[in-house]
Order: sequence, then C-alpha cells, then structure tokens
Amino acid sequence: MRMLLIHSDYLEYEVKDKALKNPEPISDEQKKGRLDEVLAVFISVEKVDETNPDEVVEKAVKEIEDVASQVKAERIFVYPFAHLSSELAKPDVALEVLRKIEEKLKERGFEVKRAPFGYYKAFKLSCKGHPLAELSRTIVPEEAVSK
Ligand SMILES: NCC(=O)N[C@H]1[C@@H](O)[C@H](n2cnc3c(N)ncnc32)O[C@@H]1CO
Repeated sequence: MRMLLIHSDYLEYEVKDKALKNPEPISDEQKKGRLDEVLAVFISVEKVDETNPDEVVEKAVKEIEDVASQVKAERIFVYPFAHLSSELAKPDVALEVLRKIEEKLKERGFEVKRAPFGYYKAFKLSCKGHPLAELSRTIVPEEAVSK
C-alpha cells in the first residue's frame, strides 16, 4: 500500500464519471464532499496487500493515527487514489481495505469521510505547507517482507 498524507485547510471532491464498470454504489449526497482542517490520505492499495489485507489495514491505521497526532488533525479524509503504484490490488480487495480503514479510524474517535471508490472525481485541496504537511508511507504485509 502507498499512502500520500497531506495536512490541509480543506479537501473537497465532486464525482464526475465512472472509472470502473461497477463502481461503489453511492447516494446523491456522496456525489460531493468536503472536510475542513483535515488530514487527507490518498491511498493506492497494492497487489502485495492481497496476501494479508487485515494486517495492512492495521498498519495503515497506525501510521495514519501517528501522523494525525503529530499534526494535531482530528478529521481524516480517506481518498482512493490509483496513481501511487503500478501494481494495484483488485478493486474488490482495495474497496474492502479502504472501508476497514475508515471504520477503524472512526472507532478511534476521528471524524472520517471516505471519497467514493471507482469514479473520476474533481477535487480541490489546500495544503498547509508546514514541514509535516506532506508525507508518504509504504506499507507491506509481513510475509512479503520476509520473501
Ligand atoms: N483518481 C481517481 C481514481 O484513482 N479512481 C480509482 C479509484 O477510485 C478506484 N481504485 C481501483 N483500484 C484501486 C486501488 N487498488 N487502490 C485505490 N483505488 C482504486 O477505482 C478508480 C479507477 O481505478
């Protein structure tokens, strides 16, 4: 999994078109979204993550929580983003991983939004520009490391 974490004044998106034959079903309300004072997390779920999705979810949540604590962000925007890797996981695995990350962050008390999966989206982002405002993380399941 590859993550790009941007501490932002705001992130807003608008769904434009389907990018997959069967994108995630969404309500009219989910076609647009915005959070202010947010840690935006752009995530590419990778093929290697398919060997242990639950482990990758746990590791990702820990990393996100760690960065959120450092930048004092209480809101998280989980953003599916297929452009951080050339070795992408299958969409059904990727969606499940992203849903679990969202769920676990909510359990830990964050206000969380997740952008819809399987769509082209317009988005606007205002990066805060401080030294920790732009970070990236790479996460792999343990067995992939030991191979
Ligand atoms: N910018 C727009 C976009 O990325 N759209 C992507 C994601 O929403 C989602 N998607 C598909 N596979 C993945 C994956 N492995 N990881 C994350 N998202 C994925 O499906 C769209 C087409 O690839």
